[in-house]
Amino acid sequence: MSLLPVEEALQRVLDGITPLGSETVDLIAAGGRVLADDVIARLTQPPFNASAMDGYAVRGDDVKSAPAHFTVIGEANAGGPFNGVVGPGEAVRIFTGGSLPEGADTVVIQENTERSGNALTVLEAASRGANIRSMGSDFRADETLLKAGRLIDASAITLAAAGGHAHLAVRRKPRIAILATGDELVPPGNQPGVGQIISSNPYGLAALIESFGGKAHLLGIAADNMPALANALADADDADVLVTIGGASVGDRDLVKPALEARGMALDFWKVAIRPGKPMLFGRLNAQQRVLGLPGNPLSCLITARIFLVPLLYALLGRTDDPLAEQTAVLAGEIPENGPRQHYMRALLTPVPGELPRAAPLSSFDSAHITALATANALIVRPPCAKSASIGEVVRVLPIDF
Ligand SMILES: Nc1nc2c(c(=O)[nH]1)N[C@H]1C(S)=C(S)[C@@H](COP(=O)(O)OP(=O)(O)OC[C@H]3O[C@@H](n4cnc5c(N)ncnc54)[C@H](O)[C@@H]3O)O[C@H]1N2
Ligand code: MOO
Repeated sequence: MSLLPVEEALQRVLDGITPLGSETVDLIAAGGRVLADDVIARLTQPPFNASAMDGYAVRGDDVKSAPAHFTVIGEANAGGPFNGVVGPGEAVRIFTGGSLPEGADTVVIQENTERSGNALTVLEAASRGANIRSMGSDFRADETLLKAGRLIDASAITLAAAGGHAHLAVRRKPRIAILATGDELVPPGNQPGVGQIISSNPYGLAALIESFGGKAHLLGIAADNMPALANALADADDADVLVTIGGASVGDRDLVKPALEARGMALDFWKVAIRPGKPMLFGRLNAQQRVLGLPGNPLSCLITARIFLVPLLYALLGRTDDPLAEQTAVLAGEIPENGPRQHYMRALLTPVPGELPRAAPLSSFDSAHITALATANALIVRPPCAKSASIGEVVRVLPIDF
């Protein structure tokens, strides 16, 4: 059976996807979520011509040359405007953020003045309009401040709040159910018996899912038999995506595919030209739910999740940016020729000022070895059947932050 190329497999996973519905949350809860609607300014910022400095509001004509003499007629601070009019030879004490009084069009900074009682001397000439933030210079009411599909970060929250919004429409978090399968598995915190190992994958996967905006729901561990699998799969009905771990290969106890098919999954593909991760499968249950069957080896599991599940999460969230894009780097170690599967090799990426970063491949290729993944910060992407590559060659890399 020929293996499906990674790019085609990914296209099939994302085919026909539409973003999930939205919900309204307050600004505190909006951080890290994805904006579902454009944010339109309800207010103008600054709402009035405001002073950018502590100093004196005057008429520009009066400070064309220095020294110039004034009478201080009042004070304007942030939140406390001066209600009179500034005439020729008059100045109003003003503080940063204060509203510029009528008649004034210039602010001279305090450091360039001398004051004695109400008598003020401006020691340096200033140009008209100096030190003023004009009304609406940041944004005006009805302007689009933020576009739907962006990640809501600290600056987006600040802007939305300043624009008059206390709540934002965000995409519902994709619900991802995770089922570990295998007679040999015990949950973390237990002492494994003979032949047993710790079920580590669901926890790493959950962290990955949550860090990319999803909601992980652990379904526990199902034993390698059809009734146990059927029972566990029944708990995944409300998930947007069901992820199974393990049991995806060709062994006698690799029952995940038949168990999913018995539940009504329409298989889209099984086995991809990817290393690690070849035995992964993809299908749909009840038309709505996407199913990713990931391999049990920890590396295979996390890397296939990064390649297939993370873009799926992004599509469900309607994210429009592409922080996941591949980059290029200069190879800092030899790599052998590649086999027929696209190989994602763990590597250490080091920035080099003004040049492409350096990618040093890590030595372990074993898809069950977790330590190398914890050290790596990138994957070198080796296309199927690529020739051996030497130090200095430019290669494709995928930065990873997990
Ligand atoms: N004859 C063949 N054998 C295998 C092939 C093949 O093509 N022909 N493919 C190999 C590849 S590639 C991979 S990857 C593995 C994947 O196998 P499965 O998805 O069926 O995974 P399991 O056999 O269930 O487990 C593999 C390995 O991972 C451990 N595991 C499973 N679940 C977890 C978990 N939740 N946490 C931590 N570790 C887990 C499991 O104990 C096994 O050691 O198949 C090859 N075989
Ligand atoms: O591709 Mo498997 O994922 O080699 O270990």
